[in-house]
This record gives sequence, C-alpha cells and structure tokens, in this order.
Amino acid sequence: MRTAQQPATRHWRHAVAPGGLPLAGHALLMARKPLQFLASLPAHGDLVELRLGPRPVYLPCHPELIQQVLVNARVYDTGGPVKEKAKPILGNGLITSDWADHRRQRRLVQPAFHTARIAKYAEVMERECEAESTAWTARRPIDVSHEMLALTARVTARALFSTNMAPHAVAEIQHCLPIVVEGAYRQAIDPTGLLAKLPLAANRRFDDALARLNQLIDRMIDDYRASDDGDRGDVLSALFAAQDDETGGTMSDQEIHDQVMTLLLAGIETTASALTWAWFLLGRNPRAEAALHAEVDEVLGGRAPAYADVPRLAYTQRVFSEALRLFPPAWLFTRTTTETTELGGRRLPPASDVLISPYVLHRDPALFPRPESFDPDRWLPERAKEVTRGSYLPFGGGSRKCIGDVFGMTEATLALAAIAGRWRMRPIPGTKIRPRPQMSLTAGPLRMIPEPR
Ligand code: HEM
Repeated sequence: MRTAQQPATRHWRHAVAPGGLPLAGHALLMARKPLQFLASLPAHGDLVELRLGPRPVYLPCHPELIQQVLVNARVYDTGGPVKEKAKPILGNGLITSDWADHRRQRRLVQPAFHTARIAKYAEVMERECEAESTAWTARRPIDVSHEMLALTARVTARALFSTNMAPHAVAEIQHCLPIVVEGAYRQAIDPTGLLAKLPLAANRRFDDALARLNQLIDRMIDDYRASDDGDRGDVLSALFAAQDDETGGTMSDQEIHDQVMTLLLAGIETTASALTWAWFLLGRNPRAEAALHAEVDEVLGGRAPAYADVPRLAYTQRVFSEALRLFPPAWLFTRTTTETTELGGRRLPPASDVLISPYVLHRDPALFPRPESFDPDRWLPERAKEVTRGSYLPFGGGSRKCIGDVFGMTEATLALAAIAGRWRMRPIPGTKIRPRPQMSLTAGPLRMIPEPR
C-alpha cells in the first residue's frame, strides 16, 4: 500500500492515457464510458495526461498529488468552461466564486453549518425520516431513487426555510430541481455551448424550472425580510445574521439568493444518490444488512432514531461511508490553474484543467484492497487508520471541502436507521443497475420491495 510520507525527491510516474484519437483525443472514451476509462488510468501513472478535443487535461491519480491540488486553492482555482456554464444557474455562490471571494463567502456561510445549528436541522431530519419510513405499504414495490430524492428534498427545503410556506417550497423544489440538475449537466458536457440556445422542449422545461426556483428563493427572502421573527433556526436565518469577522460585512439579498440556490443544487441529489446506493448494496449483502438491523434494533429498540442516537449508530455510518466510497456522488470535479505551476514534476501552464475523481481514487486496488467489495468494516477505527491519508475524498478536501458534510452524514444516518428499523428492503430479482455518471453518480430508477421486519 502507498504511504503518504514520500521522500521529497520521489519520482512521479507520468503517462499519456492510451487510446487517444487524432482530433477528439479521449473525448469519445470520456463520453461513452467515463468511469471505466478513468478508473483504468492509475495503472499507467501517478499523473496522467488526456486530451478532451485539443486541450490537454491532467488527472492526478496519487493521493499526494491530489492533496497538492486541493490545498493550493489559489493556484488550482475552480474555473474553466464548466464553471462559466454554471454561473447563469448558480450565480456567484460558494461553488462558482473565485479563490479570493470564496474565502469571504465561506466565512459568511460557515456559521449556518455550525454543530449547534445542525442539531436544530436534525429535528427536521428526524421528522421527515420518520414520515418516510411510515409512508410505504408492505410488499408494494417502490422506486428507491425517487423516494430518497423526495426525502432529501423535503429535509433540505425545510432546513433552509422553516416558514409556513415550507410545503409550497417542498413541492416546487421536488418538481424543479431534477429538471434543473439534468439540464445543468447537459449544458456542462456540451462542448459547443450551443445546445442551451436551441428551441428544444428540454430547454424550455429547464428555463421554466430554473425561473420557478429563482422565484421561490426570492419569495422566501422577501418573506423573511417582511417578518420580524428573528432567528427561526433555519439556514436562511443564519445567512441573514452572518457577519464577516474580518470586515464586518454581511450578505446582500442577491448573495443570499445565490448561496441558497447553491445549497439546493449541491445538497439534495448528492445525499439521495448515496442513500440509494446504500440500499442497493445492502440488498446484495445480507451479512451487512443483518449487521445494520442488529445495530438499529439494539440502539433504538423499536423507536424512531433521534439526533442523540447518531454517535451510537456506528455501523449505520460505516454503511454510508462505504457506499460513498464505492459510488461517490461527486465522482468528478475540476480545477483550473491560475498561473504556471508544477505538479508531480510536470510543468502546467496557466489555464490547465485538472480533474479530481474520487471514484478513481476509491477504486484503486493500491489504496483499497479488494476495492469492488462492499465492506463497511473498512471504516472500523482500527482498520480506518490503515487507509492512506488523502485517499478517501467523498466530500473533497482543502478550503472548498463540502460545507454540508456533517449535514449529509447526519441526514443519511437518520434515514438509514429510521427505514431499517421498520423495513427490510428486498431487491427485485433480475434488476440491473448501472452507475450513471451525471451531475451526481446516480443509480437511475431502483425498484425494491419493502418488507416489514
Ligand atoms: C453525501 C452527500 C454529499 C456529498 C458526497 C457531497 C460532496 C461534495 C464535494 C466533493 C464537494 C467539493 C467539490 C469541489 O471541491 O469542487 C462539495 C462541495 C459543496 N457541498 Fe457537498 N456533498 C454532499 C452533501 C451536501 C449537503 C447536504 C450540502 C448542503 C446542505 C452540500 C453543500 C455543498 C456546498 C455549498 C459545496 C461548495 C463548498 C465550497 O466550495 O465552499 N453538500 N460537496
């Protein structure tokens, strides 16, 4: 296994990805089978160069090189064509802001994710997870993907806006978000940039859904301004109250709007996808499923889970961590160099694109023995300390590490425990699932049968 501590003089292996075509480079391989193609690259080198059309892009495959990219956020900034296409959707929030402004924004948004506030959001999670787990009919098949998306949309919407407009917000978000996520992804991978301008029905649906989400957020902001409730304990209140320690500045309504849109797009589908994969994996691994049931029965004794139970639901958390390893929702993200720099002994000119793929890292046999096997006990404390530092990155790393990591882990732990307390999720024989590498690494529809326990 690789060690994080390497001598300063270490020799990094560079490679050009095989299979490139004269003009398209590796664009076709990336379009057809991105997961298989990317996961084959660490065998060739620590830093692999590929070409998407005429542009070279770099995939660091060694955890140490990936850390260098993630911690040096000034030189490896978010940028490039993907970010430019995201701006009309997300505005200028945490995901789209440049390095310098990101630091200010992060200082302002971070308090909304403070532990004390997560405890408050957990009340929403408890209620919604309980409602989800009591809504199903015994032995009537459900689409797990659909249910998990509906659940995380309700949790996130109600944690963001705890007003009496919440039911309306939930319905709007559930309708609009999947359309916006799908459209944003289509635009992100369109190399011509022309697709979004064509008079297609899909584009009209996307424009309509985005306009409705924007209106919803504006209404929530107006409603907050018009009332004098003070701190409602929701994310929106924390964003209004935020004051920058360094400058004393606060956020304008437009800035708050952009942060809310960013949180909706970053927080709902990611958590839902990982939960769906967790159910899929449990359905194929009866021993892990039995261990989950045993823990939930012991800790909860038949009652619904509460925030205070989360630390004792250790196996449940390991199940989710392992689902995040095998199917990291953020399977690929990018950085762009702002100046000439050197990575693994290779000179990168300004505006070089660097790909970070947790999926590739998490399935590298040099980092995770038997990477394909679902083994939640990899994350037992005594075994987890053997895992090479920097090789597990479901939430990214450095100053742009996911701000919702604790929120997402808490929500997923409560959801798994609430549902596993009541139901055994039986797979439907013959169901075939292939990971869909889109904005998140989704499973697509996944039908399973809830059987009372
Ligand atoms: C299991 C669920 C989740 C996963 C796997 C996940 C993954 C990630 C990753 C990998 C990044 C870093 C991307 C990069 O470096 O370019 C990120 C950023 C972010 N995530 Fe999450 N996320 C999850 C849940 C959430 C939730 C629940 C929220 C909010 C409620 C959220 C909000 C954000 C935001 C705002 C950012 C940008 C942070 C910044 O740049 O400062 N995420 N997420």
